[in-house]
Amino acid sequence: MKNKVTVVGSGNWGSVAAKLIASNTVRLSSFDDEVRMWVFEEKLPSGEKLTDVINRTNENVKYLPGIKLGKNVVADPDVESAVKGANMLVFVSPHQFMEGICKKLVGKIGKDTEGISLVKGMEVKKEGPCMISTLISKTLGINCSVLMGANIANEIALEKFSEATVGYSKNKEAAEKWVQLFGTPYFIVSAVQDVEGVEMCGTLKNIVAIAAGLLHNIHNLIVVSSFTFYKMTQILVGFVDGMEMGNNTKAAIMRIGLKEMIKFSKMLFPSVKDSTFFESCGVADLITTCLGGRNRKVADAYAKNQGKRSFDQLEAELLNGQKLQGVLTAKEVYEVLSDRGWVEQFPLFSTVHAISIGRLPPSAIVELGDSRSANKQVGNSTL
Ligand SMILES: NC(=O)C1=CN([C@@H]2O[C@H](COP(=O)(O)OP(=O)(O)OC[C@H]3O[C@@H](n4cnc5c(N)ncnc54)[C@H](O)[C@@H]3O)[C@@H](O)[C@H]2O)C=CC1
Ligand SMILES: O=C(CO)COP(=O)(O)O
Repeated sequence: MKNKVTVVGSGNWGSVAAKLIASNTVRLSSFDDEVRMWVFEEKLPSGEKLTDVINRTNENVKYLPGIKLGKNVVADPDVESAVKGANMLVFVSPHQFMEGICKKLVGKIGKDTEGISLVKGMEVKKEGPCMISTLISKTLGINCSVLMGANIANEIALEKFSEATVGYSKNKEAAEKWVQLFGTPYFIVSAVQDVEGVEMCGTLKNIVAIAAGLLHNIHNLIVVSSFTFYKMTQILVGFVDGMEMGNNTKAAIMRIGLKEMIKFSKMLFPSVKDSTFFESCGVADLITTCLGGRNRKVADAYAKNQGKRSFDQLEAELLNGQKLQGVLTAKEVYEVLSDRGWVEQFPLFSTVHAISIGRLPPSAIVELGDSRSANKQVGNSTL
């Protein structure tokens, strides 16, 4: 029997994932050509339903305009009917919606179904943190791998060379099937046996990207203020110096962030491997998201506004329905840190959370070097 794939989600990355998969299911005889894609239905300004437009034009005009998905991608607004008959489920929704989606699918999934999560995020429950792959496997009773990496969706949509990492726990055969389903000459996928490590990387780098975005504008502000105080020649020197300092500082934030990512991952899951941080899901995803992701973009706007417009407002204004993951993840991670008495060991994560809720100004991100001040400001509060 042929493998049948459904993509649960249809945002920016969800649509690109469907395109990648659809290009392979028509090519590989072990897969049914048709790829169903569950769409959270919405009305477009034209009055038409998004699913109707996707099925008529073969394009997700809202979340991935200008890119053909493949004629074998079929949009379905009903999640139960979308997964019917599928034995391979690809979950790719903003993490805050995953619990609701899973609940709708209880009892609708065959026992031998394999899942993979492309979702970067975690849930925090009374019992403690729960990774999204665990939420899926526990709620639906299926094995669930993960796929994470340096994967800005719009670049992969344009078929620019990228890499990704599949993380699996026991089922190597399933991981190989996912590698086959996603891999193309421009999208190179490898598998590692470290599902928690891969998923923690994808989740935590979004917090560091918020820090990097804030920083970007702090340097712009430094450069602009030099303008008012110095003569022309001095401005030029100040500009070059400012840029130089900006790169060093951004690199410092990435380094501090990576250390916190490794430490936090290992404190939660001692089995996480060091080598995972050197895969695409680790340092490469950290770099690309800090340089070009949506978390970085919105944090940049937040710093420019000096915190006068909230992250929620800026997300709505700048992302046209796409969702940020970093702000919510910073809050969720902060809950874990606070619950376990770890706040002072994670000044970057804690400071990003404090800034994102308006308790600290954006400039606090460059005061991380003064760990006493960062700890004092975040450690005593009831954030
Ligand atoms: N976009 C990117 O470049 C990448 C995203 N990711 C991750 O993939 C996951 C999904 O992100 P994207 O596909 O980019 O989504 P997105 O942020 O572009 O789109 C938001 C999606 O959420 C849906 N939605 C809105 N309200 C909803 C509700 N109440 N219930 C269920 N769905 C609702 C929208 O219809 C839309 O499909 C996230 O965890 C993200 O971090 C991972 C790699 C790259
Ligand atoms: O995960 C991503 C790239 O790998 C996308 O990051 P953003 O959500 O910040 O755009």
